Amino acid sequence: MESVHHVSTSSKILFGKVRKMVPPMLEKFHKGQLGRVAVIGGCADYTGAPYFSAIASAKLGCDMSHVLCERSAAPVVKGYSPNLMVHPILPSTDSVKDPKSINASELAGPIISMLSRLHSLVIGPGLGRDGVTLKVVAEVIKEARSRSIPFVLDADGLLIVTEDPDLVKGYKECILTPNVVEFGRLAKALGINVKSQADVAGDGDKTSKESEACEQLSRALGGVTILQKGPHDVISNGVTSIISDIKGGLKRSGGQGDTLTGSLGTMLAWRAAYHDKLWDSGEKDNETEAQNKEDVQAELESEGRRMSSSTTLLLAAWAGSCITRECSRRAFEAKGRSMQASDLTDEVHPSFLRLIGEPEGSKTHL
Ligand SMILES: NC(=O)C1=CN([C@@H]2O[C@H](COP(=O)(O)OP(=O)(O)OC[C@H]3O[C@@H](n4cnc5c(N)ncnc54)[C@H](O)[C@@H]3O)[C@@H](O)[C@H]2O)[C@@H](O)CC1
Ligand SMILES: Nc1ncnc2c1ncn2[C@@H]1O[C@H](COP(=O)(O)OP(=O)(O)OP(=O)(O)O)[C@@H](O)[C@H]1O
Ligand SMILES: [Mg+2]
Repeated sequence: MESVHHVSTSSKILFGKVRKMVPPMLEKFHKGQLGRVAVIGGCADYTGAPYFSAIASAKLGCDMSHVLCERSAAPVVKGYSPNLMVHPILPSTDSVKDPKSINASELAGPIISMLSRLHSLVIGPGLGRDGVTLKVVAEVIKEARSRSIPFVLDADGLLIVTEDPDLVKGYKECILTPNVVEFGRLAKALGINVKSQADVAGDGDKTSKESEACEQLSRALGGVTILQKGPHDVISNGVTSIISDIKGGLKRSGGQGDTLTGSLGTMLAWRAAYHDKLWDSGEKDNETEAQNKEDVQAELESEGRRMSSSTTLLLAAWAGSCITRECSRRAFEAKGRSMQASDLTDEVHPSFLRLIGEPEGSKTHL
């Protein structure tokens, strides 16, 4: 039995639609137009996660990749790559005078003042759990939402939502990327019952059963898009779901989720450029917003009609997942059990070319 919510469009058609959302390489574009992405994360404990995320956004093809991190993490992240712009503006208990009486919105000021220059945010990689930091980031989330800036929430960023789901409830411009453990925490906070492996293995469609909880969680959050990572990734906005099941690698080293969030950051920036009509996609205008699976599927399968924002959000999430899994497959093929997160970084561009390819009109040679 096929789930009533799952899009059944073939991967080939979906990749063709993703390509429509990718800005072509044109001489007329100036620096920044192909995407300004910022990762908010990086603390004394974790410097790899924000680096892997930001470098993935850069390697996928955004023009500018920023990391907004805690003071002590900044020189380390800068040392990994001169390509990233690293700003030590994320406050923590160590950097404020009196951690017990802070003005979080004031402390968030330097980050908030950067928002108008950014197309998308990735909030959470290596953020840590410092109380001051999490309060400040909650203020940034509120402000980004009020300005309709799209963002990805991952890792410790999801903890903020677990504690205060209203921060994102009903926001249609974000993607949550929980792993199994993070999904369980979110589900518990919102009173969703997650099926055990034994329940899932019983009669009926396994994929539908597995994705049921993702759909329920998305509905409990008012239609927020969730990308539930696992043996296959389930993407749902509560009404429509897409499964990403292209082959990944077999090594589960830490940090692969960071390639995912960085890729999503760039996909969200490109999606914004697509909706802003930065280039002529050659498609006819479409004034209606897809409301359900049938509408989404019709937009995905129609030739020459622009996609609406709910369709492009699902598609951007699906594309980020497919690129990451392909990176992991290729890196695993090359490195076997020695594979590390940094091996995925080198595979981002080859994976993009293999799965999506340059859009029509792109000038890749001079
Ligand atoms: N190189 C780095 O700097 C890295 C930093 N990371 C950061 O580390 C922090 C904590 O992230 P964690 O993911 O460890 O979160 P948690 O601290 O919540 O730990 C989750 C735990 O669950 C376990 N787990 C994962 N998948 C599971 C599954 N399918 N079934 C059962 N157990 C499972 C993991 O081994 C891990 O110990 C975050 O800030 C994150 O961004 C990670 O992204 C890994 C790489
Ligand atoms: N069992 C699996 N089989 C195939 N791919 C998987 C499996 N589990 C996770 N993945 C893939 O690995 C990537 C990262 O997912 P994972 O569950 O490891 O996230 P994470 O724990 O948040 O990672 P990180 O260590 O970066 O925090 C995703 O693209 C996901 O599709
Ligand atoms: Mg993670």
